[in-house]
Amino acid sequence: MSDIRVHNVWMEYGDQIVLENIALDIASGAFVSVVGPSGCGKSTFLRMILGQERPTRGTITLDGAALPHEPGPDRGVVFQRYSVFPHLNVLQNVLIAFEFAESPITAKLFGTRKKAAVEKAQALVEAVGLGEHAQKFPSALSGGQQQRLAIAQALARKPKVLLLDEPFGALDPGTRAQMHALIKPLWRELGMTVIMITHDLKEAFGLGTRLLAFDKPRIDPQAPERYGARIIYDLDLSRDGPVPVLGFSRPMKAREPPKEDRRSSPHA
Ligand SMILES: Nc1ncnc2c1ncn2[C@@H]1O[C@H](COP(=O)(O)OP(=O)(O)OP(=O)(O)O)[C@@H](O)[C@H]1O
Repeated sequence: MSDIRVHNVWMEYGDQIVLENIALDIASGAFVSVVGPSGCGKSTFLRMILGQERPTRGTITLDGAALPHEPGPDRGVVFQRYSVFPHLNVLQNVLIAFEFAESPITAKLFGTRKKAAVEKAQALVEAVGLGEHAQKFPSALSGGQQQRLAIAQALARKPKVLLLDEPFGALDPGTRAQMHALIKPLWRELGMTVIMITHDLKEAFGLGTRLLAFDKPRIDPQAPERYGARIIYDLDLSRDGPVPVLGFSRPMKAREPPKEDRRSSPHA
């Protein structure tokens, strides 16, 4: 179970309101695609779920408990830029994730525990399609292979929630399609909740069971920092399967702001 509840969350950097009054529940096992214009606060939202940032107002809970204000093993993350250890080969990169999970202070295992961790790391390396490349260092991998490795590292800790920040943004269309074919069965098999930021609408609709579109519904040209982004569309993609990107088969429904929210921001 990994229900995420976001209660009236605001994020402000000084006078700049980035996100205003975000309220939503994400059911366990959902695959949520997040889209929106550049700079509207999508990564900020993801960093709050990860625990790297604290909302300035409001609360976020995971399975009913307040989210710890630091990243934890229950939340894995993959960024657009590869974040693997360059001095370790593929197998070692995944093995160290298992070692950190089981021995958080020293990241060292011995004897049968080490043997079991190596076997699990090998299986995960195979599962993401890197079996033939297990002894290679990241510098000898293609972009798609490095992202497969980053995904394997994130999965090693069996996160309840996998956060993906434009994970396939730097990949060519063919490799991107291969990554889609990788991530969807992994998500289904592991029963994780996935939240994925993307600028690719086809990817958002094709992978997600739910789509959240962030944008600023109000803009003050004299003070662009006065208003933040909200969720302006919240689409359930789960019932009818993927929706064609061109010519929506169902009307898109804009979110109504909650009643208590129909007021000016405190900076107005
Ligand atoms: N640590 C920070 N300090 C101050 N401002 C920040 C900080 N992090 C983000 N911002 C600002 O918050 C706003 C939202 O940034 P964010 O990276 O969340 O946007 P985004 O929607 O993910 O953009 P993109 O699609 O281009 O990646 C931007 O105006 C950015 O400058």
